[in-house]
Amino acid sequence: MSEHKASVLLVGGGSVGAIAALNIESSGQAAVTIVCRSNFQAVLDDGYSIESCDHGSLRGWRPSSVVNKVPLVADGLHFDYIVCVTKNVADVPPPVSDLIRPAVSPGKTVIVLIQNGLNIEKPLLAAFPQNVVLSGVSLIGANEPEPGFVQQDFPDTLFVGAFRNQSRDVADEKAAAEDFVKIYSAGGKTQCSYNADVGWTRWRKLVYNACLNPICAITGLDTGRIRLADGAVEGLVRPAMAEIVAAAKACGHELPETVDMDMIEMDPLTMYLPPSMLSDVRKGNFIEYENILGEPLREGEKLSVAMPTVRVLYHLCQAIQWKNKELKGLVSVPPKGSFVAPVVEG
Ligand SMILES: NC(=O)C1=CN([C@@H]2O[C@H](COP(=O)(O)OP(=O)(O)OC[C@H]3O[C@@H](n4cnc5c(N)ncnc54)[C@H](OP(=O)(O)O)[C@@H]3O)[C@@H](O)[C@H]2O)C=CC1
Ligand SMILES: CC(C)(CO)C(=O)C(=O)O
Repeated sequence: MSEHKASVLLVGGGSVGAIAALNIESSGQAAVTIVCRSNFQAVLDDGYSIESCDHGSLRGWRPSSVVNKVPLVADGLHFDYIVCVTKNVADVPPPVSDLIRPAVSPGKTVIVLIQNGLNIEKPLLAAFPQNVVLSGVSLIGANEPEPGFVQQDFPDTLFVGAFRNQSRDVADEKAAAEDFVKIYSAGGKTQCSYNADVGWTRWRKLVYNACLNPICAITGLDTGRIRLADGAVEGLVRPAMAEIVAAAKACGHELPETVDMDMIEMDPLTMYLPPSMLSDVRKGNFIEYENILGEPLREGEKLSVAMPTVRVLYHLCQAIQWKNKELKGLVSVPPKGSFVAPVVEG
């Protein structure tokens, strides 16, 4: 008799999602249905091509099932886990909660958010108050330069813990997180560990994401070049990082004194890693600036932390997003007026 496999719906088969699906399937303990969008046909026809520092070169790799729509759970269909690995773009519909709603079994499905940013759990806990919602903080340098072609340059390190849901037992939440860690780690190609202090871990990662992501996205420079560029680290990156560290402290999360340099030097300079927000700008995608910059800024300023650099980065990202919204028809501008002075006869 075959062993029971956990059923996993992975929503967002882009770069991090493809590697996550690979880790989960490699366990032999779970079957993944992956939801793809722009790369659906490429992945369906040819599978993923993966060049990975953890997994090596793979051609034509597919998880158990590839679909282009979140399935409706009915007639006995049920997912043990829904792993959300879309970009979490809070100011562009649909919200993640609406996207996954058809597949959520209330009180049963464990929802895992492998996404950057702060307060991303709030809409999920509001929409699914009976479900366990897990945090996945990922350190992985992954990109998808062409549909279905995924490059991973930085080893996948995933920290998983529960976002506190007042209507659930703490022990159940911890057990769900530990079960997911077991599945994700079982293939032996990645580092995935249980993380009790989800808030601390998210703020620590924001020291990178709220600073390097927007600065690289705005300047068009990857994390290697930003370190080489005149004045960028001392004039922009470190002041922004100091503000995030101060906001984290005000929110009760004391980060190590070396956290700024730890984050700046995390990926080797010559990896020339484009943070995910820079990749999005290059592809003309929307950026996750509300969860990555807006939320830490609002939390910090609410507690009277001065965050002038982060505020400027936030508004520059807001303008970049607006430009993209106009290009994609989400906002419209009044027609151009006529400013030519009328010809006066005689
Ligand atoms: N890349 C990295 O190295 C890291 C990324 N992260 C975080 O991980 C998360 C995922 O990032 P990443 O993998 O880089 O992102 P990608 O853009 O590579 O992948 C996201 C995928 O989700 C799909 N998607 C988005 N919205 C929907 C939707 N409504 N329905 C179906 N599919 C959808 C996208 O499709 P489409 O192509 O059509 O847009 C795309 O395939 C983000 O929160 C990011 O910040 C964290 C650590 C590192
Ligand atoms: C830190 C990094 C670069 C990858 O781990 C990331 O989180 C991102 O690209 O958004």
